[in-house]
Amino acid sequence: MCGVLAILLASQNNVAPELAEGLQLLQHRGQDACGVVTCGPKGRFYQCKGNGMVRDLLDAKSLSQLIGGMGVGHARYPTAGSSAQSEAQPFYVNSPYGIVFAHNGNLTNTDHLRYYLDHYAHRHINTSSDSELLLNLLADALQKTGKFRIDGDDIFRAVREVMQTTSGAYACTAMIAGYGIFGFRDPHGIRPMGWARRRSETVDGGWDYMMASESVVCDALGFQDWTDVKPGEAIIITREGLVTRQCVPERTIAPDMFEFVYFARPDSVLDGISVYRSRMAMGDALAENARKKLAAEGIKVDVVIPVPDTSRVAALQLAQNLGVPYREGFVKNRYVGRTFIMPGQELRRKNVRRKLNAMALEFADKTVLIVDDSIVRGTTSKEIIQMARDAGARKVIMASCAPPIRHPAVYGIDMPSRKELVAHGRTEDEISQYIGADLTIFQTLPDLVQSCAQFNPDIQEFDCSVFTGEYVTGGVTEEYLAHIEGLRADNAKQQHNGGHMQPVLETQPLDDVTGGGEVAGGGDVSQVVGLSNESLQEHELPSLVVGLSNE
Ligand SMILES: O=P(O)(O)OC[C@H]1O[C@H](OP(=O)(O)OP(=O)(O)O)[C@H](O)[C@@H]1O
Ligand SMILES: NC(=O)CC[C@H](N)C(=O)O
Ligand SMILES: [Mg+2]
Repeated sequence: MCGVLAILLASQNNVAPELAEGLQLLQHRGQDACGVVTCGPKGRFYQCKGNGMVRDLLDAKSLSQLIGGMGVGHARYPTAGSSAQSEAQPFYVNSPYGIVFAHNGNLTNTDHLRYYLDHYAHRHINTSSDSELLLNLLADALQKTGKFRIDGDDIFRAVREVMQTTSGAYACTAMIAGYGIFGFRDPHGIRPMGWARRRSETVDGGWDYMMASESVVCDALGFQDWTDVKPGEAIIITREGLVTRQCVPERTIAPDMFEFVYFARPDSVLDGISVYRSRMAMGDALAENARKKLAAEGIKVDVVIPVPDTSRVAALQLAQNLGVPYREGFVKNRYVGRTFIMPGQELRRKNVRRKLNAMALEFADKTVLIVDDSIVRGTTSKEIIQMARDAGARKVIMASCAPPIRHPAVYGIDMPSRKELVAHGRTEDEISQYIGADLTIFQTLPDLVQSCAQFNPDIQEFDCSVFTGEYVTGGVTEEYLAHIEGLRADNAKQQHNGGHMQPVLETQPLDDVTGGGEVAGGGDVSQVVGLSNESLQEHELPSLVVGLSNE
């Protein structure tokens, strides 16, 4: 669940510091790697990327070397390929025109795409990242224009071709040397993205534009008029302004429910739904369920305790509804990041202990109701329930704002293995037993959906595949699930990452200057070649089309 970002300033001032600031605000979406690429005078790209957190990698010295008024940024949580430095984003291809690319999401037909790029497009793919495939498909589609200079129509057509050939989830930002930035979102809108603008401080009447995974970036950097990119829509931003186009017919919008449950920041608004309000509603709905279950079991709760950070909003609401005191019984070490998105079970387990400390005075001799947003592998709940007992709790009741997660995620959350999911093949009582609780109370799926849907009547469907096993894009077969399980289960990843194989071309983390010396994409309107009448048919890949019509 990476974070993507792109900014184009009306002026030629360096945009890198703002990109780094924006990425800090998206850090919760990916802690493994990050990067920024800017485009300076003469269409030259400047990049700084690699493994690590934004504040460590993008320091003042690195930022001072990233020149130019437009750029793309990325914060990575790997869901395909490995955690290798070479898979840090944004990615770059020099041909055609010089393209830089950042992707949030996960593709589900990568084998087909890899085959096509190898056998038909003759493009060398240097990593096992699905995002590198996506970039090369885009580059291939642009290459087919055969033009010296491209224009907006060419980009829209290329994006359309990409949408017709890929399956899965993607929200992407990109940049073409000397031309501008652009972005697009998959036809179901599974991953979030929007754009915003602000008046330029230095160019009279000019606008600065940005695109980002979450609206929180827009608030913090002083941008306004946040607008969600529609499913299947692309937007292009140049110094001439912003244009949008629906590239393929909009499918039913089905944003990923897990964004609201866990991933997104509460102060973001995704597809018109305040994440904060949706989490409050989750707490309200869970309170009703909890009231009934506790009454049925004859349990009187003394205190409600959240698992910091994400569950706080819902837990407070739940406590108020139950009329039970809310107490911060677990203190979080602010220097430890999110544990769920850390690679490897041992690391995750150790970090729960490093991150959370139980205060005995809130647990001793009490019946505690601990609230978390979700129970996925059960790593957090197992540890904190033990901590609560060690701190003297008489009874420990666990409550989850999400229903049991029994199915693998394929659209950008790294939980591809059923075996790793605590709820897979277990009843609610068995889950409770496994995590060591006296009772575990789950949200129902209808209540969860209603907690979000009530805030935007236009969205009635969410991607709830991890709860239901129904995948909105289709094409996610048993065979595919077994395949990704083999590739990405914790033990398999250790093997892939453990070899420390270096790719042929390793990217430089700092001060890496790439790109040509000339303005490649556009800028000079007189160089824009007129639209050709070639039909999309010529670009069609019959064996790869995944179900979108060519209209
Ligand atoms: O059952 P598990 O596999 O442990 O996963 C679920 C837990 O992981 C997440 O916390 P995380 O520490 O990542 O982030 P947070 O600080 O935002 O709550 C989530 O909020 C749950 O607490
Ligand atoms: N979490 C994401 O969005 C990951 C993007 C891409 N699949 C990668 O692994 O780099
Ligand atoms: Mg948590």
